[in-house]
Amino acid sequence: MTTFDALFTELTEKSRTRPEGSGTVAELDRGVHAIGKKIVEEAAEVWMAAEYESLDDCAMEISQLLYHAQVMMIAKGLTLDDVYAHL
Ligand SMILES: N=c1c2ncn([C@@H]3O[C@H](COP(=O)(O)OP(=O)(O)OP(=O)(O)O)[C@@H](O)[C@H]3O)c2ncn1[C@@H]1O[C@H](COP(=O)(O)O)[C@@H](O)[C@H]1O
Repeated sequence: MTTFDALFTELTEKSRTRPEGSGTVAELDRGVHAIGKKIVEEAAEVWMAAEYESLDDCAMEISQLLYHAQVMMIAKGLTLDDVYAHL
């Protein structure tokens, strides 16, 4: 199982090493505007899953929202501590 912190470490490393075939690298290359659209899309999917789908589907959509939020953090050069400072 991957934790939030472990995923952030993995994505940060991908952004540094840019391995071929990485969806994260491709998303980072599409830029903040495209990443923002994915966040909005995934947020809507979380809402719909919470209202109309199974708990497991809802959990999956939330995991995707967290993933895209992390990609945005990396695109903006934000660290986990930058975000945790506001929790
Ligand atoms: N946890 C995730 C993750 N969650 C969501 N996604 C992306 O978000 C998309 C889900 O969006 P949708 O439901 O809209 O599906 P889709 O319409 O098929 O996606 P798109 O065509 O819009 O890309 C997936 O296709 C993935 O591109 C993720 N992509 C990668 N990870 C993890 O990130 C790590 C690095 O991945 P790579 O950079 O691809 O190596 C690995 O541990 C992966 O498991």
